[in-house]
Amino acid sequence: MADSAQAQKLVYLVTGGCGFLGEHVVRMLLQREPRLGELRVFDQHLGPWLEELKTGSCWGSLWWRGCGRFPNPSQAGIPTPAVEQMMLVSVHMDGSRPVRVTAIQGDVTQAHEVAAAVAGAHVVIHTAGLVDVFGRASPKTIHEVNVQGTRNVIEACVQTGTRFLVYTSSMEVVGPNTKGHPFYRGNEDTPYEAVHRHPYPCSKALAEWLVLEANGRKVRGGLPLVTCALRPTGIYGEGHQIMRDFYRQGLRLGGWLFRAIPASVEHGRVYVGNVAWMHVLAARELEQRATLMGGQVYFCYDGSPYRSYEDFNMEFLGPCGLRLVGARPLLPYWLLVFLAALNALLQWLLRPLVLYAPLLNPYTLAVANTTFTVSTDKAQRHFGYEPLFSWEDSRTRTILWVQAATGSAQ
Ligand SMILES: NC(=O)c1ccc[n+]([C@@H]2O[C@H](COP(=O)([O-])OP(=O)(O)OC[C@H]3O[C@@H](n4cnc5c(N)ncnc54)[C@H](O)[C@@H]3O)[C@@H](O)[C@H]2O)c1
Ligand SMILES: C[C@@H](CO)CCC[C@@H](C)[C@H]1CC[C@H]2[C@@H]3[C@H](O)C=C4C[C@@H](O)CC[C@]4(C)[C@H]3CC[C@]12C
Repeated sequence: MADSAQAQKLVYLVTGGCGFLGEHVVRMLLQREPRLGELRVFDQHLGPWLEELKTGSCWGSLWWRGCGRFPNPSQAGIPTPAVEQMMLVSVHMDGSRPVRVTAIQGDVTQAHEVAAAVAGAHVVIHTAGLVDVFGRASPKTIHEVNVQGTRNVIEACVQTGTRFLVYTSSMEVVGPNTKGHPFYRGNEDTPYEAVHRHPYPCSKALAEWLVLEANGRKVRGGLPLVTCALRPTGIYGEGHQIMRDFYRQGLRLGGWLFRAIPASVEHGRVYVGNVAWMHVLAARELEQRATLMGGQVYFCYDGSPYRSYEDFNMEFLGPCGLRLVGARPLLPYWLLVFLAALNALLQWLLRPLVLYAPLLNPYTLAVANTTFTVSTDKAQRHFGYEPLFSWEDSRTRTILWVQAATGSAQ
C-alpha cells in the first residue's frame, strides 16, 4: 500500500482466526505487520487464548465482553451480526503502538454475519474452513462452509468495498488425484491431472476458483478487488492436532508406531509459522503488486525436508520417545486397502448410531501413499517471501509443543 499511507493504520480481518493456522496468522500479524491498526478475528469458536492475550506481556489496556456493537457496521448499511463479540484493546509487541483486536463469533455460511465483519476492513485473510477428510461432517456441510462461506466472503468484499483478499487454499486442489499419479517436487505450473471426488478437495478447488475468478471485480467505490490463493501442503507445528493424536496413539501402543507407508513416498509438509508469514506478506504486498499477484496461486513452502508422512512425523515424535517399527511397511498394501475400505463400510453402517471416523480410510490412505511434494520459488519472486523459520527452528518448536501438549497424556 502506498508510501504516503505509511502512517495509515489498516484494518485486517482473519476468518477462522482461532484455528490451527488462523491463530498463527493472528499472532504473526500482531508481531510483524507494522501498519496493523485493528485486527478482527472471526471464528465460529473463539479460542480461550484470545482472552489470555490480554494478560500476556505484549498486551495490555482493557477488554470487555458482551453483545458489543461492531465498530464500523453502518458504513455500508450492513446490519451488525447477532453474535457474541469480545473486544480487546491491546498494545503492539514493542509497546509503542496500540492495536485494537476484536473477536467476533460468527459463521461464514451466514452472509449477513460475514458482511458485518468485513465492513470497513482493508484486507481479508480467509482461512476459515471445514477440514474434514475423515467423514465427520456431511459433504453438504463441507460444501456450505468451504464454498458458500467463501462466496459470502467475496460478496462481502464487493458490497462493502474491501479490496484485498488472501484465501487459504490447499495442495489438495491439485492432488494427489484419484489415479494416484505422483506430483514430484512440482510447482504452480507443473501439468497435473487434478481429478477429485472427495468432498473436501472438491470444495477447496471450487472455493479457490471462486476467489481467483473474483479478482478484478469492482468493489463498492469502483476499485477492483485483488485476490490470491495460497496452497499449503500438509501443515505442521504448534497446535497440529493430528500430530498430537499420533503421539497419543504411540503412547497407547507402548511407545511404538508401525510403518504403513513406504519411506520412498514423499509427502509435502510446511511449518505453520512460515505459512502464516506467507499470508501476512501476501496480504501486505497485494496492493503494490496487484497486477503481478492478482488472481495468482502460490504453493506454501519452506526448508522442511522431503520425507514420507510417517518419517516426517518421526522428526518430532522420535525426540518425544516414540519409535517407528519397520524399514518397510509391516502390512502388505492390499491389506491396508482392505482395512481402509472396511473402515469406510463400518462408518456407513454405524452412522445412524455413532460417528466412527478413524484416521485410515480410502482417501487418507491414497493421500499418504502418493508422492506429492512441491519445489518452487514463485512466492519469493512475486512478493519477496523467504521462510521466517529455518527447518531446525520449526522442528524444535514443534517438538517442544508436542512435549508440552501431551505432557498430561503420559
Ligand atoms: N491443516 C493443514 O494441513 C492444511 C493444509 C492445507 C490447507 N489448509 C487450509 O487451511 C485453513 C485452516 O485450516 P486448519 O488446519 O487451521 O483448520 P482448523 O480446523 O484448525 O481451523 C479452521 C477454523 O475455521 C473455523 N470455522 C470452521 N467453520 C466455520 C464457520 N462456518 N464459520 C466460521 N469459522 C469456521 C474453525 O472454528 C476453525 O477455527 C483451511 O481453510 C484449510 O482448508 C490446511
Ligand atoms: C495410513 C496411515 C498410516 O500411518 C497414515 C494416515 C495419515 C493421514 C491421516 C494423513 C496423511 C496426509 C494427511 C493430509 C495432508 O497432509 C494434507 C492435507 C491437506 C489439508 O488441506 C487438510 C489436511 C490434509 C488432508 C491432511 C489430513 C491427514 C492426512 C490424510
